[in-house]
Amino acid sequence: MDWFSGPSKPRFQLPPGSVDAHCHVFGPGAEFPYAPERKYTPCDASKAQLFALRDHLGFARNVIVQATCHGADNRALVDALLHSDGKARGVATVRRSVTDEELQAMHAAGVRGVRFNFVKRLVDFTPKDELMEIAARIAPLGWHVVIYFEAVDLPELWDFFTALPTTVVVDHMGRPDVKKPVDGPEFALFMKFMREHPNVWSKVSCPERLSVSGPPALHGEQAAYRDVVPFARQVVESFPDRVLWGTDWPHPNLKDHMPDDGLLVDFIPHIATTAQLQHKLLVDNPMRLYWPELVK
Ligand SMILES: O=C(O)c1cc(C(=O)O)oc(=O)c1
Repeated sequence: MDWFSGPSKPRFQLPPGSVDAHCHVFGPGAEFPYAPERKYTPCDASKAQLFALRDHLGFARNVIVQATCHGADNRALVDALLHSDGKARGVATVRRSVTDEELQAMHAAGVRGVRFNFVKRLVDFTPKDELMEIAARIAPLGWHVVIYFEAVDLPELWDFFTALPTTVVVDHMGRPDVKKPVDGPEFALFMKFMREHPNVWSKVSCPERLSVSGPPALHGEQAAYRDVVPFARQVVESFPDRVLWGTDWPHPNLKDHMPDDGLLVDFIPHIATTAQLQHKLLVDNPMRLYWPELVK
């Protein structure tokens, strides 16, 4: 599906300096070809379109995350960072064959993390010793590791995740099954993961992916994805200094509907209910992680 064109202006006023801490660029394919090993071919979504969305929604900065359709070819990501006027930082995907010079060049462009993906529909398996080797190499750069996995796989991945030597950022709350109770054992394990490991952060993003009963962020809906709210709210309120939020634009692999990104922004005050929580989620936390040199 193509992303939603002509998103509404959010009613929720983002605090000045807000960061969209999870979004992607796709191609354009003619300039930056998609990876041969990809599991899906997206619509093109260029850096110029991303920066226009940033300005339209009222964000100051972006964190651009390498999407699996580009594999470990980070050229589209790096190109976007270099053209962002310092307003974007990035999370790359690398193989163990990456050289120190390549890591340094990515650092200079604004990369601050690597992404390890465990979602089977998106990537082929990478051995954990290879990932641990990569983590050990990026740690001295001050980078962190972003992990993407499904809630049912957390028990099996626990030992690997808790051995990572860096800050660890979980994509989309570890994809909870929101049909299950928020106080049930599956989400309790995720909460325990964060509680017992102060180096673990979470993106409280992607309600449009996690929601089963909606309603979708379309047609002016101001209370979208109500079934996701208790999960995200619990994470924000329990770990206010370790949460991030992002649009996930241009929303790869959605099958049901494409959200209006303006209405997705209007979802934020349902999960971060005070001005203080909103400021931490949207400004303080992402700045500390991605632009520490600007934080006094
Ligand atoms: O759930 C997904 O399909 C998805 C895919 C990707 C990617 O392909 O990188 O990134 C995301 O954040 C989410």
